[in-house]
Formats: sequence, C-alpha cells, structure tokens
Amino acid sequence: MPIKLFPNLRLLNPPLSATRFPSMNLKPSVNSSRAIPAFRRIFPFKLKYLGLPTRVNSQQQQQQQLGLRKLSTRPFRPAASSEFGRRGSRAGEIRGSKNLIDDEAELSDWVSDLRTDSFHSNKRFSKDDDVSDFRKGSGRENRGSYSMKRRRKSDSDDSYDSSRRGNRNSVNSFSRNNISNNTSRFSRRSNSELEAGNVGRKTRFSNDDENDVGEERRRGMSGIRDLLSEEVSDNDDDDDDSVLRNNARSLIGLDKENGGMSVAISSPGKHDSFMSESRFDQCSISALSLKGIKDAGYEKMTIVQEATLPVLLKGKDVLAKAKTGTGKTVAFLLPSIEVVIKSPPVDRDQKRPPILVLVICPTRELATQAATEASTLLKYHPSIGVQVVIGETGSSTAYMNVVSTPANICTGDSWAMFVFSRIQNSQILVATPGRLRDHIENTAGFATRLMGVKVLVLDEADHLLDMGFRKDIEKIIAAVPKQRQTLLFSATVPEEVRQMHLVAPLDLHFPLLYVLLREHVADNPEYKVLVFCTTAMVTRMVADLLGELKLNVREIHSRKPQSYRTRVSDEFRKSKGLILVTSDVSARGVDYPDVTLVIQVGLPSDREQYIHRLGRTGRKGKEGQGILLLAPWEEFFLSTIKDLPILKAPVPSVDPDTKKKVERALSHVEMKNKEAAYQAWLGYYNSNKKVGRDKYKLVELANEYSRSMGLDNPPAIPKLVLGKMGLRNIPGLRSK
Ligand SMILES: Nc1ncnc2c1ncn2[C@@H]1O[C@H](COP(=O)(O)OP(=O)(O)OP(=O)(O)O)[C@@H](O)[C@H]1O
Repeated sequence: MPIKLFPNLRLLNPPLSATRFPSMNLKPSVNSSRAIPAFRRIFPFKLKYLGLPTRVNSQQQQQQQLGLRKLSTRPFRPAASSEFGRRGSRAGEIRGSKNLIDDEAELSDWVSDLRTDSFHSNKRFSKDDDVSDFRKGSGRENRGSYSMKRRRKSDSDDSYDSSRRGNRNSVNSFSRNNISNNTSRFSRRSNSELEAGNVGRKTRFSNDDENDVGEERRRGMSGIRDLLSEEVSDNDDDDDDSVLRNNARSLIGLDKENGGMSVAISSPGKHDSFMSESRFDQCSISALSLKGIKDAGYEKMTIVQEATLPVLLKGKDVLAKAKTGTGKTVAFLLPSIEVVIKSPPVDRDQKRPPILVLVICPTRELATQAATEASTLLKYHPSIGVQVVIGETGSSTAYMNVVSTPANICTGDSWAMFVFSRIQNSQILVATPGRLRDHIENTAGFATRLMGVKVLVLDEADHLLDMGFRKDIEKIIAAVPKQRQTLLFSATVPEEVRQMHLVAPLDLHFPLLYVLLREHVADNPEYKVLVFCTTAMVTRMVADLLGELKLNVREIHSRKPQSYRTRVSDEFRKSKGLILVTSDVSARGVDYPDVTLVIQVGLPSDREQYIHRLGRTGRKGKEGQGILLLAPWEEFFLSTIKDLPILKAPVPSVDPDTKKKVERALSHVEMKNKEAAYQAWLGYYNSNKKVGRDKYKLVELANEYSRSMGLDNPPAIPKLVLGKMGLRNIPGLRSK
C-alpha cells in the first residue's frame, strides 16, 4: 500500500505489483534488462518504487468538464478567475486523494512514454516525409549535424536548415550507437554565422547551447525516456502492468539494496495553497541554514519542500515533480548545503578541492537563479562557496563566484570573467551542461574536482534528459562518482493560470498584440508582462515595434550578451509596469515574481515549451493570465494541448486608427531588423514538421508575415541560406 506522508504528496513505496496503472495498449516496449543499465548511470545504486495514488473518479471528471463548459470570456480579457479556468468542485475535494488525482496518470504517462517513444522512434522517424533529402547524406555526418540541431531551440533557430531537422534516421542511429565525440560535438561558430544560417555540419553551438531546446522536443520526445532509447528493443511481454513495472524500475534506477529512490509528485489542487503547514525548523537543518532561511523570508515549507526535505536529508535519491513556482530550488539546495556542512572542510590551499554538490540547469538564467538562491541560503556559511559555470558569448566562459548577496549576481556589474584556476574552492557548482562538459574534457584538473561530488542535482530533469542534452549529461554522469545522492526535479503546470487562445490572420497579429497589451496595461497598474516570440530576431523586431508604440518594453534573447541579459532579467524581476519581450531563454524555470500576463505569439516549439512559458505566471499560488496568439494555419497546435483548460477567445476588434498607428510604428522599425525577422521566421516555420512540409505554402505564409511588417517585397535571402533551408527555387522567395 502506498504510504501517505503528506496531504498533497506521497512518497511511494513498493510493491509495484499492488499498483493499478491505467490500461495502456502499447505492445512493444522497453526491454528492461537492457534499459536498466542506462538509468543506473544516473541512479547507479538505488531504486525503490512506489504505489500510486488513486485516479480521479468519473464524477470529478464530469464536474471538471462541466466547470469548463460554463466558462465564459470577455473579448481578449478573461473573465473573473472564479469562472475562468476553474475546474468544477475541486476545492471541496479531499486533499489526500484528490490532490493526487493527476499523479498516477502523470507518472504512468511518464513511464509509459519511455516505452512508446523508445519503441516507436523507428516508426515515427521513418514516417516523416520531409527527411528524404537529408537521409542521402552520410550517416555519420548526419548524426553530427542532427545532434547539433537537437541542441538548438527556436531562439537560435533564426536561420535554420529544416531538411536536417527532419532527419529521423539520424536520430535513431544517434541514439543507438555510441558515436564519437567528433560527431556529437560541434565546433564553435559566430553569431553572424547563425544569423546567416550558415550551419556547418560540425558546428558546435557554444553560444547558446544551454538555452536551446533540443530539436527532439519539438517532436514530442521528452525527457528521461530518451536516455533509454539506446537500450531499447522489442519486448513481447503482453502484460501492461509488468511492462510498466519494468519501465518504472528502469526509470528510477531500481536497486533495492540501497534504500532506493523516492518519487514525490506534488499536485495541490487549484485552491490549495502551495505552502504547507510545516516549518523548516521541524527538519534537521543546521542552525545557520535556518538563520539564512529566515532571513530569506521563508518560514514554512512549500508543499514540495515538505515532501522532499526529510527524505533528502536522509541522503536518499528523489525524483520530484511539482508545479512551476512552488519552491523546488530551495527543496534541492537546502539538503545539498547540509551535505556540504557535514563534509570535512575544504582546504583553501588544496590544489584541486573537490566539488561536493553539482547542480545542472538547462539554461544560464536558471543556473544563475539557482546560484542566487544558494547564496541567499548560504548567508551564514561564509566558508561555503557557490560557483556558476555557464556559456558566455563567443568562445569564453563566464564564471561567477557567488557571494552571499544575491544582488551581486543579478547586476551586470558583478559578472566576472575569471580564469578558471583562480576560483577552485567552491564546494557547490551550478552549471549548464554544455559548458560543464567542455570543462570536463578540456580543463586540467576539473575532472578530479568532480570526483568529490556527493550530490548531483538535475533541475528541469525532464528537459536535461532530452536528446538535446543527452551526450553532455552522459559525460557529466560518467565524471561524477557512482556513490552519490541524485536529485531530479521537474515541473508541472499550475492551474492558477487562466489561459486562452486567439486565432487571427497573421496580418492582424501586431495590431492585436498591441491592443492586448494596451488593454492589460490600462487594467493593471502593476502589470508585468512576458511576450514570448518564436525566435531571437523576431523577438528583437517585436520589441522594437512595441517600443515605437510607446510601451515600456525590454527585450531578452540569446543574441544579447550575457551581461545584458542578466541586467534586463534582474530589472524585470524587480520592476512593475514593464513588458519583457523574450525568446525562449525565459521559458523555463526563471522566477519572475508577479507576472500578470504571458502572451505567446506564434507557434510554440512544442507542448512542453508552451506550458513552461505559461508557468512564468501564476507562480507561488498567484493567479495569472496566458494568451496564445495563433494564425489559423497554426491552430493544429491546439490539439497538443487540448487536455488543458484553454478557451478560445473572440478576437478583439482593431479599430482603423490603431491599425494605422501600428503601421506607422512598423515603418520606424529598422529595415535590417525586419529583414532578419523575416528570415528567422522563415527558418523557424520551415523547421516545423507540419508547416515546413509544404514549401510553397510556407513561402506564401512567410511573405504574408513580411507584409504584416509593412514590407512591400519580401527581403532577399542569401542563396546559401536558402539552399540550407531546402528552399532554393521556391517561387516567391528573393535570393541574393
Ligand atoms: N518556503 C518558502 N516560502 C516562501 N517562498 C518560497 C519558499 N521557498 C521558495 N520560495 C519562493 O518561491 C518562488 C518560486 O521558487 P522556485 O523558483 O524555486 O520555484 P520552482 O518550483 O523551481 O519553479 P520552476 O518550476 O518554474 O523553476 C521563489 O521566489 C522563492 O524565493
């Protein structure tokens, strides 16, 4: 029987045989005996699993559906929160069971995804029709360039070669073989090359790797399952439950000898607080850490902290999923710090002092944020240092020694470029995967330092275990001791966010965006808005436009230097009355308090990215609004999020004056920025499996986009770029 530890969360114990999983009719599956070794690299010793909570009953489901049907919207402004997005009678449900209604489904889905994606990868890839050209290339090169693509996200997709994206065969080879570093790593390249779409096959994205979501994610392959893919083979086991059990064991790295891994899934209902009633001082945390916690303003634990801290403090591995903005960072940092405290003090003169805690985050922003939080918690531990290793523009690496005042990180001034050898004494290292791997491979003595790791944390674990990061993570895991504590944290969607979508022709998007923002600003004196755009160059152009329209905007994307990004991010975090136009560098994990509205303009790269962007609002139990603005031909995306309570809102009318005003503003946006946005837009949608399939249609749409920016003729694109995009000789394009 499952052991219920907390009202909203359970740590789940064996036996699996007692667990009821939803029936899943997915025949071939992971052969667990082959899959387990891959996960043992992550959880080398430990494994224990889990009874699962009950599922939502049919009455609750009905109520939820009814609740949704009753929803109404006002034009471009969601109705009051009480009626918008609320799910029937959830508030009255019994916490202990109700709050876990999604848990079983989620976990089962997660686990079953292992099976489906692993097995179906073959089929799915071979089905795709836009891959034929690329398949003709040599397998080895393909693998190299494919993995490169996976490491990129829309932010860096400004000029991107869709034919390469489509190479499913490459993925298979990639995942099934141990290809050499030469093919899985990429040489550096400059921003201008990126911008020009000059994607060399052995190019390494040193610049924004960590911010760029793997291409695989676009195809819906997520997370942990990918790590299994090279271990996959068909399995004749017809018994869904036993297959699932095997997969669960693989997922968590089962090893009964060592006390095992606990799984915590925190899903408080919409009306439940994200705070628990437990205080930090009820846990066995050192007095100085408690002082730091108190100074940070934390008194009680959040639910995810309450659920995981006691277990983590016992040294166990944990896989935790909790809503965005519910305090996961503290949940993994605090026990990690306690491990450092209990370890023998580091000799400052030691040549290669060990790193005791290694935190991996997928983006620079997240890494910086985690380090900031760590420094807050370490206020009364002056002998403990936190170091951040993240990619910096160009070929250099940014290192920060984090001292106890968070402000030092967040202001651009404090960004320091150090030679690595000068800061070798931090016990806690927060890093992005690509840069960390570089150090493992290229920095003398670094691997030795990693031999001291006692705690390994993967923040946004689902993302880190995507194919896009796979090789880096494998390398990192191979570099840290097997005898360690492993913490996997990952996010789920908050229900506090009122979500809706608008579908309108492309030529209305800019005026509509303006109208939406103008209304929101007028209604919310303390507005704080994130506008997500598809690519970095589109982000720049939209920010220019909104600036011309006299809105208070900032922009952030991967083409900006890190110091600038840090400064703007910090400004946005602290301010009210500001709009941040951003690429996906802000999509995950970044904790901007009190964001009132998230607008996503155009197709999100995939469901997960949509959810994570949305998760920037509705944090800490607060309410927020989300608007997805799509063109009619982008509506297909909605099918991927149909399980979420997202309503179609009527398109607000745009009066002629507003239209004129926007046109005028567009005419003031620099031509080169509009040209770059056009090319980026084309590259982004070209890389989308659905939109990019019909190149003729794509070009028509791109030209529509160009017109929506006020351009009479679509800008010319370098022939080389067109060739790489597979768009040579498509009518309607201009080349130069
Ligand atoms: N015990 C606590 N009491 C009050 N506030 C807290 C507590 N723990 C964390 N917070 C605050 O909650 C906010 C969200 O925390 P955090 O960014 O760690 O959430 P998260 O779950 O990691 O979100 P995401 O999934 O988006 O990364 C932060 O501002 C943090 O300072």
